[in-house]
Amino acid sequence: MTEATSGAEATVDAVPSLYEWAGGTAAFEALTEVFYREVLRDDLVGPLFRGMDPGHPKYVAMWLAEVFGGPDSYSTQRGGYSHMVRQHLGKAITEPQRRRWVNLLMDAADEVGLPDDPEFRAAFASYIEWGTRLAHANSQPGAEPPLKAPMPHWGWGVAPPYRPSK
Ligand code: HEM
Repeated sequence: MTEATSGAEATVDAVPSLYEWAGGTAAFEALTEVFYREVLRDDLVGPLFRGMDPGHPKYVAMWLAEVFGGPDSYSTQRGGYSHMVRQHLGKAITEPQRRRWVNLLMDAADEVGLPDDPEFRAAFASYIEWGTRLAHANSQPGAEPPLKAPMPHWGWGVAPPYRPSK
C-alpha cells in the first residue's frame, strides 16, 4: 500500500487504483470467501452454485483484483474474459437472483471491512451493477455475447478520493 491509501493525509500525487485502495489481493480474497459462504446458504442464488468449482471464490477474487487495477492473473492464468463469459452462458439468471447476488456481495463488503468511503463504494457498486447486468443478459437462453472482448478496467469515475494538497 502507498501512503495515498491511508486517507486524507496522503503525501503522494498519484491516484491509487481501486485495487490498492481496497487493500489488495488479500482484501478481495476475504471478500469472496465470505460472499460465497453466504451465497451457498442462500435459497435464491445458492442452487446456481451447488456444483461450483471449489476454487471459484479465489478465481472471482482474481477477476475483481484485475478489473480494479491489480495484477493481470485472471487473464494470464485463468483464461481471461472469454472464460468468464462462457461460465455464465445458459445459466438463465433471473433478475431477482442478480439482485440477491448484488445484495449479498455488498453485505460481504461490510462484513470484511472493505473501505466504506463514499468514493470507493460508489465506484465498487458501479462496476458490480454493470457486471451483474451483463452476466444476467449473457446468461439468458439464446444469448450470443461476444466471447472476445477486452478485460474491463474500472477506475474512480467522476469522484476520485479527495486528498487536500499539503
Ligand atoms: C460483476 C458481476 C460478476 C462477476 C465479476 C462474475 C465473475 C465470474 C467469474 C470470473 C466466473 C468464472 C470463475 C472461473 O474462472 O472459474 C464466474 C462464474 C459463474 N458465475 Fe459469475 N460473475 C458475476 C455475476 C454473476 C451473477 C449475478 C451470477 C448469478 C446470480 C453469477 C453466477 C455464476 C455461476 C453460477 C458461475 C459458475 C460457477 C462454477 O460452476 O464454478 N455470476 N463468474
